[in-house]
Amino acid sequence: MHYKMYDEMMEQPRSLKDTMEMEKSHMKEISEKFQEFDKIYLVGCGSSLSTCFSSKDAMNIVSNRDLEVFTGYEFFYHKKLREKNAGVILTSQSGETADTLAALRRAQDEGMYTVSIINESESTMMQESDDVVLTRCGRETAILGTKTYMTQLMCLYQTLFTLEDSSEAKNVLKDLKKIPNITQDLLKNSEEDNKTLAQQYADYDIFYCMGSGPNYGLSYKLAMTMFMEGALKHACPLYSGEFRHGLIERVEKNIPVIFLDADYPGDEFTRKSIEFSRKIGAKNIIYKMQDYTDINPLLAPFVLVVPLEWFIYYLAHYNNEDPGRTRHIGKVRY
Ligand SMILES: O=P(O)(O)OC[C@H]1O[C@](O)(CO)[C@@H](O)[C@@H]1O
Repeated sequence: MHYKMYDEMMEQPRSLKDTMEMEKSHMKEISEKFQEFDKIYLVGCGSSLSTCFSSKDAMNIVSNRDLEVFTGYEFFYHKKLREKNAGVILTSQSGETADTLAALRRAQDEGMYTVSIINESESTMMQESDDVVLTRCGRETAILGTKTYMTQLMCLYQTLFTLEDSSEAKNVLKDLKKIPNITQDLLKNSEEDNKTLAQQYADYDIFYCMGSGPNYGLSYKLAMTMFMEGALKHACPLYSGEFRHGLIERVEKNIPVIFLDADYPGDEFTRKSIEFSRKIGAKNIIYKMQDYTDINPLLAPFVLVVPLEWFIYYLAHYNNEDPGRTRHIGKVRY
């Protein structure tokens, strides 16, 4: 058993290093340009939307900047976009997703400056954006997104945190440089445990995924692309604080709930939910960033995604599915 996703996961450290090496000074120029905007829109779909959520929620912890996240068509149909003094960063690994392309064209119609973070140099978004950060991942076939997810997230963090002149932001950028090596270690060290875990959960059909701050974006990716597209399981993402406004009524004995924890202020609610679910007999699966590394907690999505990739990879495998294949997704197929 060896699926293409395996090779693509292994290419994550190299993709991160190559992209940083080739795009770092370009991203600095983009940050300088974005200093002139007092509103920044982040737009993407699926996995590429999740990187926007994580970056915005991480920035919200250290900055007062006005950032807003949209999925492609919500941006496209939004009546009241603030076009004056606004810049748009669009994320798309393919550079062809119809929704994101529509958002790009709408932004340009409104006279907004557009930068796309994409992985395909021949794509339409490459040609039509005002500027492009090209992630150097090589082609990605696994539909749920591994190396393009991480690399795109790195580019967003690098560009956005460079906007801030604070020690907190500098600390994030300093630790961001450690991510390629940490990823390398995690690929080695987190496989076995998550393989075993996946075997235990192979027959479960629904997974709730929750996190606070930047981990919400990862819980979104986990549910929407990793579980639903990769492992073909039902899943639902939520902010930890939302647990007691809905899931609290559905969590019951033997229901699997995945908690992402990085010790953020909002993880107060992650912990309360863990305790509640434990008492009720739910199957708590806890991924805590500090169990893996002690870098800046705002980088938790980079760290926690690797063990989760293994979990999903083997979950699909134990259900006789290829975690990288797609059934219905209507974007450019490779
Ligand atoms: O990043 P792209 O190429 O715009 O693709 C968006 C797509 O990403 C995915 O999350 C995973 O490929 C799909 O849900 C969605 O169609």
